[in-house]
Amino acid sequence: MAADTTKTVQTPASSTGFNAAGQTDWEVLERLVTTIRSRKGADPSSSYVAKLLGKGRLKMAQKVGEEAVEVAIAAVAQDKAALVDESADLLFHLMVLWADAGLDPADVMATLARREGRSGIEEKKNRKG
Ligand SMILES: N=c1c2ncn([C@@H]3O[C@H](COP(=O)(O)OP(=O)(O)OP(=O)(O)O)[C@@H](O)[C@H]3O)c2ncn1[C@@H]1O[C@H](COP(=O)(O)O)[C@@H](O)[C@H]1O
Repeated sequence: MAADTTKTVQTPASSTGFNAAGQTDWEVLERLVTTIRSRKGADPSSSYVAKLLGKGRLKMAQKVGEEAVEVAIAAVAQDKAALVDESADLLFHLMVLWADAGLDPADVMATLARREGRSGIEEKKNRKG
């Protein structure tokens, strides 16, 4: 999706862990996961998620790839507002893909937690092959 670069960022990141609406960022993600799951089998004419799920894994993977490229373009262009928009698109499409694959965001978080404190430099050195 092309970013609306005329928009300003309304809700700057907060060091308190709460967004401007007083919700934790995790609550926003959890609600989105619940909504995405609820769209399985919904009417594709009224739900974008249902439409995307109906198009199949290939289309979902393609959208993730497209949005990732748009994130990279916004980053290189040093366009912070576009970077926020495109990152939201990427996260959203990634979460649709996870839902389709039966993957729980907690699985990804658990992997990140396991990696915590282990330097990527060290990990790479210890790789076989
Ligand atoms: N967060 C989002 C979200 N972010 C982006 N999008 C949609 O993602 C689409 C991506 O646009 P693109 O131009 O890249 O793609 P496209 O041209 O529509 O599709 P293709 O031609 O590429 O197939 C747009 O239609 C956006 O509106 C989203 N659609 C839905 N959500 C969330 O999902 C919930 C459920 O949505 P529905 O299933 O539509 O009810 C919503 O309430 C929101 O919380």
